[in-house]
Amino acid sequence: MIRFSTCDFCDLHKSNSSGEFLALPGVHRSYGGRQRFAGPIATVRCFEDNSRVKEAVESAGQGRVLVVDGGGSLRRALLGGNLAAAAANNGWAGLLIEGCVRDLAELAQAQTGILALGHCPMPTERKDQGLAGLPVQIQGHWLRPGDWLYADEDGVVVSTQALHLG
Ligand SMILES: O=C([O-])CC(=O)C(=O)O
Repeated sequence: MIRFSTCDFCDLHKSNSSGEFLALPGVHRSYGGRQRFAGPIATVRCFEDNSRVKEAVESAGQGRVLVVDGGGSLRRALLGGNLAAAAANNGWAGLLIEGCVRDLAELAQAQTGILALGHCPMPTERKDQGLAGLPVQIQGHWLRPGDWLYADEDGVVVSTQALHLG
């Protein structure tokens, strides 16, 4: 169990306008078996094609959080039950998807964090499109590979440095 509070982090950093600490607006819904997760960020940029997401979750997560800039599309699900199970099995702490997901009952069983804008039963058609490892823009904020993301019931904060837990 990871013990931290995004609200406590924000209390500590509320005067920090350096751009090194930010809170995302709470527009993402939690679909995964874990509401609370944290780790260094890995990134994917794609649009209605989850080829790069599949590659990522089928590789070793090493406690990282996969942030997927799906362009906000709610027409095609970038993650479903199989990919969520792969993410959990491969050691991904969680995913934050600027896009949508499907197989909600299976996602709720997956022992990983899953935040997404919404859900839709329609899968993507994989055409090997999308990019990994680049900065991504989520809700108007740039998130970069190696930044740290912390998610709990109150929301999501991102910091260029690891934050102290407790
Ligand atoms: O494979 C996909 O595109 C998404 C999905 O349904 C799964 O992960 O089970």
